[in-house]
Amino acid sequence: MTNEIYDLLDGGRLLPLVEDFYTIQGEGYHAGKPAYFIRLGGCDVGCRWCDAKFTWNAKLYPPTPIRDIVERAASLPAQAIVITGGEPTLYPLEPLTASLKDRGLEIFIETSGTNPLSGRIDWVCLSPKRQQPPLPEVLARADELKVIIETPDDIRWAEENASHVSGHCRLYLQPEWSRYREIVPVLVEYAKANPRWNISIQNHKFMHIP
Ligand SMILES: C[S@@+](CC[C@H](N)C(=O)[O-])C[C@H]1O[C@@H](n2cnc3c(N)ncnc32)[C@H](O)[C@@H]1O
Ligand SMILES: Nc1nc2[nH]cc(C(=O)O)c2c(=O)[nH]1
Ligand code: SF4
Ligand SMILES: [Mg+2]
Repeated sequence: MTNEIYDLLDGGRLLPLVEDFYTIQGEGYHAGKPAYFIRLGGCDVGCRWCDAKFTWNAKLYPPTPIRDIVERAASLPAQAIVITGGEPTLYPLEPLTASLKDRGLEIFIETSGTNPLSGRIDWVCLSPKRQQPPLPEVLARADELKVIIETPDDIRWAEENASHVSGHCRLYLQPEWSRYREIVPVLVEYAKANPRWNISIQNHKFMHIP
């Protein structure tokens, strides 16, 4: 992220918008709920298996006025908004979230927790990554911990994070998409033996929707 792009953001009134679309939340606690997705460009983590690599270079995406995004979202029957990326915590989210709350919308965020949270967020889905661990303050705020499991060893990383979240935080193990077949049986056995963990499947990929 270059300074020029930060300057262009005007305190969060402009954001590098990759795409926005109305779909069904596919993952985690709110899976199955219609939601308007706002996907921001730029990521400070860089996961090998990321299914949104096209977002990484924020410079490819135009600084977009948040009022345009909010107008589009509010013109639809959506009641919930998912702010994702890329890594949406790279940006000041006060203006966007305040404007969405003014329209009575519920706001969820998908984050790896590498930067402090900003703005008015009703539900925090934290998906921690080993190569850049989450901030303690985001672990404490998480409503949902959703750990991506690529190999059985990643379950230890999931447990390590679970030991730092609050008592109300829901716990999910989500198979890395390309390893689905091998990992699902491992997760089923683990969740049956450790029932505070639930399994999250990327439902939208089976439904062939965004
Ligand atoms: C693309 S990320 C964007 C938000 C944020 N950077 C994060 O990682 O939480 C959205 C969600 O997709 C998950 N994800 C990305 N690639 C995946 C894959 N190949 N298989 C399963 N989940 C994946 C991430 O862990 C995260 O929970
Ligand atoms: N339908 C749908 N649900 C999702 N939940 C989290 C997603 C994301 O990429 O952040 C996502 C996504 O890309 N599509
Ligand atoms: S942190 Fe999220 S957006 Fe960034 S590379 Fe990892 S999965 Fe992709
Ligand atoms: Mg996705």
